[in-house]
Amino acid sequence: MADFESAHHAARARHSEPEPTTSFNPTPDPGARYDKPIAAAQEDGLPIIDISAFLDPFATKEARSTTAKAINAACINYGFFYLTGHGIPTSRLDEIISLARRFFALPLEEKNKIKRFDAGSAEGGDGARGYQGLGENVTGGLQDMQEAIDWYRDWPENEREPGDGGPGSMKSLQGFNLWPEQPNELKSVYLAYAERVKKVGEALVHAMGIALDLGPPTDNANQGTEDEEVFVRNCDESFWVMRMIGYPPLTTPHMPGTDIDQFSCGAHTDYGCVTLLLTDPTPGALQVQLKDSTWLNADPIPGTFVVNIGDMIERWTNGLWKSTMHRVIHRGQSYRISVPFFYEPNFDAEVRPLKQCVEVTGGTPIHQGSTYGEHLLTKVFNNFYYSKRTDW
Ligand SMILES: N=C(N)NCCCC[C@H](N)C(=O)O
Ligand SMILES: O=C(O)CCC(=O)C(=O)O
Ligand SMILES: [Fe+2]
Repeated sequence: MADFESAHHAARARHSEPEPTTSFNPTPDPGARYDKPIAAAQEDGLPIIDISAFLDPFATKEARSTTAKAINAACINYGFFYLTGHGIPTSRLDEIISLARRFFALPLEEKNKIKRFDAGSAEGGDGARGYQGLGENVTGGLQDMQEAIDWYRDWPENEREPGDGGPGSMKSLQGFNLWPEQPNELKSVYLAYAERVKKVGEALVHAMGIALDLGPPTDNANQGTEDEEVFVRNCDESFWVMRMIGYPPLTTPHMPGTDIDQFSCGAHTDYGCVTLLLTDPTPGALQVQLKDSTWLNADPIPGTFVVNIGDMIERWTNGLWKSTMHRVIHRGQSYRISVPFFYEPNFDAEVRPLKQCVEVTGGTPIHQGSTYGEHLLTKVFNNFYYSKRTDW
């Protein structure tokens, strides 16, 4: 592929054409809306939610109901909140960040030993898993100034489709995870971490079902209605993603009113249920778009996760809860690390608006429904810069 700078400019030129939009999950339009004032999360009050009542089997109904109400308000107003009470020790979180930092500091040659390859390529990649160098990730047609590794839930070998597939085909994502040799403890620490965070994700979607007041499982009599365990059921084989990201300082950071338009991660929504984001202490990098379209800095609070909901929760709730647009502009001088864990539905989960949510949002479904896997494949295919693509 072309080096980062020239590839970046090619992507930018293409961007002068308007982006296609749909009513559901519109493609972000960099260039518009970005010149609004930016507030700080703490002043504006991104809520802080304690999830411990849903991790403690002996918690009272009242304690859970208080948490559920707070989640409902946060999801209606922001689609974003800070999460405490998750039970993962701060020392464990710090270790996750420092192992990532050590990996990204390695020579490129070492990092490329676990490189991501396109599905159907001669190298036999699955188009998704592995190391992605600077300029390889694309958001809204622009290259993101970041490097990363993605790991996904295992795809059992005996369930892989035969043949070569190709980018966007069902063969995509059906590969195996690639783990770096160095730091040598990274794999075991990250796998143990994934198990812990997954349980927090499970507790969160359980709480969300209760927050929507869908009723207990025995009430599931009328056609099309669902009960409070709908998310738990559809995530019991969660096709989760763990992503480790390194952000060098931007050389020409996005500047409203000029054509300088470099992002660490362009504006996007996440794809599934809930993202549990762990970052280093760098402030002023992650920004969340508010309902009035202004941007809010969601600076890290030590020991907490920044949580946001994804497209599948928006679809299930018929837009009552929004998968909120967010972006990263890292103007500081440090090398920033973040490790999002995406707790998602099962790959084959059928996701369509819940009848109860359609009713409270005016009666019209925002989407006819599809599987989470179909949504994910479309997203992943559009996330990478393909040097051989000629259609852009
Ligand atoms: N699974 C998730 N959310 N991964 C991170 C998404 C980063 C934005 C992506 N390039 C996009 O354009 O969607
Ligand atoms: O690095 C961050 O703060 C956010 C990254 C993000 O939004 C993503 O990878 O989906
Ligand atoms: Fe995101």
